[in-house]
This record gives sequence, C-alpha cells and structure tokens, in this order.
Amino acid sequence: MDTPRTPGSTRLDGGPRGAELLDDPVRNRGTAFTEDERARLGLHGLLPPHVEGLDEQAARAYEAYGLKDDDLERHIYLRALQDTNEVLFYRLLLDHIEEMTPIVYTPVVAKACERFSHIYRRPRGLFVSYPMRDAIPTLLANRPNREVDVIVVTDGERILGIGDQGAGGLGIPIGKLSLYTLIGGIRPERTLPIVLDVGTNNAERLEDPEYLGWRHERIGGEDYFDFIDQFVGAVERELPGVCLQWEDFATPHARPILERYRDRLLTFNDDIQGTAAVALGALLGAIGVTGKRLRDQQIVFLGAGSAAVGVADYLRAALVQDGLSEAEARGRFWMVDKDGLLHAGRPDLTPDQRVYAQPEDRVAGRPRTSRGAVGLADVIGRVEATVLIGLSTVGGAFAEPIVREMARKVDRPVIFPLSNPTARSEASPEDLIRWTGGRALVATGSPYPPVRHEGRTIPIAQCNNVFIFPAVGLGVVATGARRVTDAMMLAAARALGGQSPALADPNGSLLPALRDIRAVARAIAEAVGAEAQRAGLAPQTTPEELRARVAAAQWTPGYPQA
Ligand SMILES: O=C([O-])CC(=O)C(=O)O
Ligand SMILES: [Mg+2]
Repeated sequence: MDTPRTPGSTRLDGGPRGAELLDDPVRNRGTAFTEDERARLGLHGLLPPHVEGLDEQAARAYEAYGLKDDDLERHIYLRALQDTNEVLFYRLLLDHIEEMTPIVYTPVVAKACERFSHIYRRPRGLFVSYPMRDAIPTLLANRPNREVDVIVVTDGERILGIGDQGAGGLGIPIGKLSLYTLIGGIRPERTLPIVLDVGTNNAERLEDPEYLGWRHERIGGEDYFDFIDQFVGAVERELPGVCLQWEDFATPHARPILERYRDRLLTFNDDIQGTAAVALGALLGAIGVTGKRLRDQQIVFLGAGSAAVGVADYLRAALVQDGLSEAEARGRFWMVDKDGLLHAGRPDLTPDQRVYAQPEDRVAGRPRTSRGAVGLADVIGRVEATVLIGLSTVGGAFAEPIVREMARKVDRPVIFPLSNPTARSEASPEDLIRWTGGRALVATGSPYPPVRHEGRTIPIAQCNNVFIFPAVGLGVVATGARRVTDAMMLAAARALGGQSPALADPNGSLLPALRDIRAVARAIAEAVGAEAQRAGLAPQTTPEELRARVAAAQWTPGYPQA
C-alpha cells in the first residue's frame, strides 16, 4: 500500500469541541482521540476509556462491515461511517479497495440512488432545487466547508444505466467524490457533491409518498438552461477556480452544457470525456501489446451514438498525433449503426456523425443487407479490421462468424464490447477468447470474471471512468490548471495506456488493478499537469517540481499529531 504523504484531517484546535466535535466527520477521531486531546477538547466522559489507533479502529469497522448481509446494507454502513469519521472511512476503503469500491461506487451506488429517499440518514452535499432558483448563491454559501477543490454535480436524469432518479441522483456525486479522495487524494473536506433538483419524470418516484425531492415533473427547455446558467454563475462567484464535473446528465443536455462552459471555467463531463479517455487508454494499451503502430489501425464501431462518437473523436485525435492527416484518420473509421454503415449518402446523420461517414465510392460495390444497408458482417468481411468497438447496446451483436472472420485476418484482434449492463454487452469475453483461440485483446464495459483458456487465466479489464476522473482532479488541483481541455484528457488516456499491465505481462489486464490505482493516478495527474503547463493553462514548473506537487497533493488518511 502507499506510504502516507499528506496524512491527516483538519486541525483540531480552534474548531468545535466536545459533543459537537464528535459530530464533525472531518475532525472526529472517535476512540482514537488521545488522552491529551480528550482533556484539551472537552471529550472526557464522551468516549469509552480505551484509546485506539487507526489500525485498531479500521479492524473493528471491518468486523462490523462483515456482519452486513447484503450490498445495500454494506453501502449504508460505509456511508454512515463516512458521515461519522472520514479518516476512518477512507482508511477502511484503502485497506479493502478491491472489495469496497463496488460497494461505495458502481454497481451498488445505483441501488443507493434508487432507494435514496428510503435509506436517507444525514445530509451530505447540497440540494439545489428549482423552487430555490433565486437563492442559489445563498445555498452555495451554506456549504459545510469553505474551501472546495472539486464539485461533482448531476441533475439525476440519466443515472448510470437506470435513468431518471430525481433528487436520489445525489448518490452519484457522493460516490464519485469518495473516489476522488480515495484514489486522487483530493482532501475529503474540499469536495462538494451537488444535485440540481429540477424535478423528475420517474412516475415511481413521483408517486412514492417518501420521495424527498421536489415533487414535480422535470423543468425543460429555456427554463432548464437558464437554471443551469444561474447555477454556474453562482459557482463562479462563490468558488472561483473550483473544478466542476458534470455527471449523468441526459444526452440532449450533456453536450450543450459542456460546450457552453468548457472555455469559461475549469470543467468537464465525465460521461463524455472521462469515458472516452478510459476507452482510449485501454485501446492504446492493447495496441501496444499487438506491437503495431496506432496509425496502422482500421477501426470498426458498432453503434454511432454520442458515446461512440466521443470515443471515436479521441481515437481520431490520437491517430493525428501519430502522424496521419485529418482525412487519413477519418478514413480509418467504419461506423455501423442500426441503419448500417455511416456513409456520405445517408441523410440522417448528425454533424458529429458525418465526420465518420465513408465516401460513397468506398461503399459502392459492397454487398448489402436486404434493407440495402452495409451491415457489420459486410464491413468485417471487406475491411482488415484490427479494432472492433461495441457501443450499440445490442447484446450478442459480435456474433461468432464476425469474430472468427476478423481473427482470420489479424493476429491479435482488439475487441471491446463496451455496452452496459451485462445483458447488452456485444459479446462475452469468454466467447471472444474462445472464438479467437486466445488471441483477442478484450476490454468490456460491464464487469466480467477472468477467463480460463488453455491453462492461462486472462483478466478482463472493465473500461470505467474511475481510471480517469480522480487522476484528472489530482492533476488540476496539484498544478492549479485553469481549464480541462481535450488535450489534457488525451494526455491522461496516453498515460493510462502506458500503465497497462498487459504491456509487460502477456497474462496481464489491459487496465491497472485497483490496488495500484493511486500510483497510476499520480502518473496520469503528472501527464495532465504537464499538458496544462504546455498549453499555458497552469503555472510552469520543472518536471521534478510537478511530480513533487502531485505527490504532495495526494491526501492519505491518517491522524496527524495536533
Ligand atoms: O459511474 C460509472 O460507473 C460510469 C459512469 O459514469 C456512468 O455509467 O454514468
Ligand atoms: Mg456517469
């Protein structure tokens, strides 16, 4: 495990005392308050007499955790611990990072959002509700901690794969920020989860007598964007320089919000940019394993929605960085959606999709499906595809003949079925490995167990944005960057790809293990900071100083001597 670098919680003296101190999750040390602290801070009598160390506290907390018998109960236990003693919470998470990350974050956090109103115990973060729209600066001023480095905000409309959760969506910013601290080392008291409660169209929530959000259908249109504008304006005034991460907004809102604010403040959209960066990182790792150049790839996508276009945009930028012209890079993409290959003759394409339309003369003469479209099997039959990416949500779409045909022509086919949840995955890793005689390099969107093949155990990397956003946060906080650019995201993806265990170990995963993720986050943060400096978006330092700043900014839970 990591050695502590910047241990500790906030200073004790000058803050609350007595029972009030025990009620402050940032400063509370519970049974670990020393005799001297107990005397100084008016705690004698309020705590059992035995003084524990953090190790003992963590062991006791783990024992209590072990008594819970379902995942939602485990989540509730950990959230309660977070609201009691943050140092202990993060120490427990660090000690059991592989076991507990899925409990505080995806997938269990989805259940916590659905059940938000029913499992609600204590407030955390901010509820910015539409009826309070004229008082947003006041709500922000009421935040529990003055200094904030990172905000994660959602409007709860498209939570993970479970849709509109209204105010219950707050569970996602809470979970994401826990990982900002656990992995990126952003100090817990400098994070702020926010839900923009603009109503919900989820009938179950609206009819639930216990629903805690604003009981109203969603605000839309101009009113919605005006509200977002009021919120952003208030954030700029109250918390200038804060990193503002947009999370789980519905597609029609996500992109316009990003475009509107990305050049105005330090902000990014995790679902668009973070997800694309992690997919690119895993791809770069895989292509590194094949021993081929990025510029030599032919890339086929199944699915051409916003997630697919986001991944393609980053991949295209990486192809250009690798020496291709813009036109050559575009020509490497074969995108297929439910109406077949994207080509210049299709009238239905959005401007974002049109970038990837193949010229008609490259399509002419290809066999067509009965509906006249060029399908995935046709494309794989004609193109020497080296990379196949699925973001189609069509379960099983990477059928055996398609995969076998691809593997007939290339030695190490790179195949990423990225759709969620598992039932929508374009193929199972086990089938992909079997159909390709163990040659496929696979990463997925859903979690899968390792695959056994001819005596090997092949771990399956899950492309989740957790590999990117905490590290990007660490990079911008450590360097004082003013913007999050796509070039910084590409730098993050490259650094992640460079850390792929598969590069050194033929049986390694394409993405790092969670137990190594804090060290990986520092490497990514340095790359992000260096790109910000190169672009003039952060104060210049030497590379050594950059490295030292990143290391110093990564908080590790501990109780410093007061
Ligand atoms: O949180 C996750 O696991 C990935 C993500 O951002 C999403 O699905 O919206
Ligand atoms: Mg998300």
